Amino acid sequence: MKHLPVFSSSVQPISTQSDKDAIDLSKFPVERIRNFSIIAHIDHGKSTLADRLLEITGAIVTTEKNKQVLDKLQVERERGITVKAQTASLFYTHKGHRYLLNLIDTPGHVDFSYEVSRSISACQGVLLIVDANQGIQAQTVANFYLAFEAGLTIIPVINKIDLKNADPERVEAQIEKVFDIPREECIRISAKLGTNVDRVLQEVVERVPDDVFKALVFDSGFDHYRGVVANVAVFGGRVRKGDRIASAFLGKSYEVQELGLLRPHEQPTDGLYAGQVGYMVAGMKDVKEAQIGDTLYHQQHPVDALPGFKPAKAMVFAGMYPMDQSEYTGLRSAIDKLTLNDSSVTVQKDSSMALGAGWRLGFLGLLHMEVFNQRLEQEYNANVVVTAPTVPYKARLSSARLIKNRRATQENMLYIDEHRVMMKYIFPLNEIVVDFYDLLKSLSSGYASFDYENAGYQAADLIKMDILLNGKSVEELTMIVHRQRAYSMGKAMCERLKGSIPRQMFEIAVQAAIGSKVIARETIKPFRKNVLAKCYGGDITRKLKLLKRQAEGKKKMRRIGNIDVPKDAFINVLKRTDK
Ligand SMILES: Nc1nc2c(ncn2[C@@H]2O[C@H](COP(=O)(O)OP(=O)(O)OP(=O)(O)O)[C@@H](O)[C@H]2O)c(=O)[nH]1
Repeated sequence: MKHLPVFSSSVQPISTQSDKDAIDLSKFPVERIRNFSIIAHIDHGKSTLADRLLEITGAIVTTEKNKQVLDKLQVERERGITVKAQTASLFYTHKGHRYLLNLIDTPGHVDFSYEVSRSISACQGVLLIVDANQGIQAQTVANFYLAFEAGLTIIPVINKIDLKNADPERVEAQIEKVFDIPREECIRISAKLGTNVDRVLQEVVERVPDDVFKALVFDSGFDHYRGVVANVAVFGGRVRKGDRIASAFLGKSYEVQELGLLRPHEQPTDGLYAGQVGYMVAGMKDVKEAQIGDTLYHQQHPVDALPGFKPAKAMVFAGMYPMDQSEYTGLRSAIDKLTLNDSSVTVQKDSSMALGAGWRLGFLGLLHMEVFNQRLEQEYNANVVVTAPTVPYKARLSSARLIKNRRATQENMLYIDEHRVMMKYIFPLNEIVVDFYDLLKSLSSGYASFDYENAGYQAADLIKMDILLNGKSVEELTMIVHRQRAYSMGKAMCERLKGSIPRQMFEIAVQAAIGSKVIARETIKPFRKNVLAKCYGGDITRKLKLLKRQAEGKKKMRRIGNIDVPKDAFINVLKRTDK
């Protein structure tokens, strides 16, 4: 166990209890409640600050193992990013009053801004973290406006002041210029070293206002034993175990069976009070009964529904199919469970000649899609074939008018300071969805950042390009491309496919075609891998083992015609640039 980096004298951590013990709030009389969220551009230090806040309020003890405790999902720890918003309740004493501070950690990547807006609606204030070296970035601006439009108290926090190149004065000037927040309101901290972090808690207590009553469902998940677990923010009054509640959306009523706080693990309590954020189990069998954005109230005291959430709009679509059709039911139940946990994913049944029965799923971005796929594999052991991601189009057939090609058009430009500029463009979504972010990062040596929102449909000169394997069209790789890009993209896709499909016993022609016209071609030479070559005269068990391994390798392939295509090939061919 390490020593805590900072320990505020005003903090009285509650005595250690096992996570599942109920907290008796009468022993820790909370006088006031503050709900706040941490928002920032990716990597500016939200999770690190959240860890420090948990430590100094005694909710966790620092160890190497529990670094970034709010990042619970395996995919979050592996990628070092936050994907789902998480919640923790902190107890804090300030000027003789006991406060309950409900902290909601949020993801920073653009694909997950839906989680940010949900978290924000459960709060009265936000900590807007800005890196003292990088200054204001794209998601700093986007997240600021989410909080600003929701009318929340915004406390700017300049993080990483310990860095050699930190320039807090410059960042404060940016904040004053871009957000119109006086520079004196900024708090300078180092979340890593713990410097000034206790002042952040004091400012939350002093600047974030108290709130009123009603419960908003802002997240929900499914537990095999207890059914639906809804995360709720109580906007007023209180709810206790045994109460009969109703939901505004479906009008159904339920008895509250269990409720409690998230510290960050579930800790049952007798009740949830105005301003608290916690979890609730009320005998709901289907997560659709705990609609995100719904309002819960006491059955005998109906209230006006709270304003819900802007529904998430899927921007990227891909087909998902079981590796083997016998796994269809298992995969369907895995997708169902995962979408219960991430309601921003849309699901429609689909089927394909080559891949059989499956689904067409809609995601907020490519990273969101990869994370969903990775969660299916890691958390549900699913074997999935993912087809090429596409974006939605509106097509007008037999049009008599040729439409002028439209690329990015600049909307406006704002100088944040003498070194930084914020530019707004209208882009075809297809141009930015796959690798634009990576390319932008590498061209600007990591300095440029980007955020996007849907600007609607616009006319463009688009054509359909097919990819053929030995003359057979792979419909999952059929793409709609801009006419001017067709040749270069067709060529690149054929080259990539050639690199992704292992040699087989016969020659394979990989072609890109527009209608009947072939515009690019690569050839994969035949090859026979004799896995037994190494075993000449060897014993039979070793031979069987090698054949079994070869068969398992084949399982990871998808058969198109008589050609085995590895499932990764579908995503690999779409990455247009090398990292
Ligand atoms: N030097 C220094 N590094 C910091 C500080 N705070 C955070 N970092 C580092 O910055 C990196 C990103 O920190 P995180 O806390 O993961 O950032 P985040 O904003 O939560 O990232 P996402 O959850 O992915 O949006 C990590 O390597 C941290 O160790 C700080 O005060 N000083």
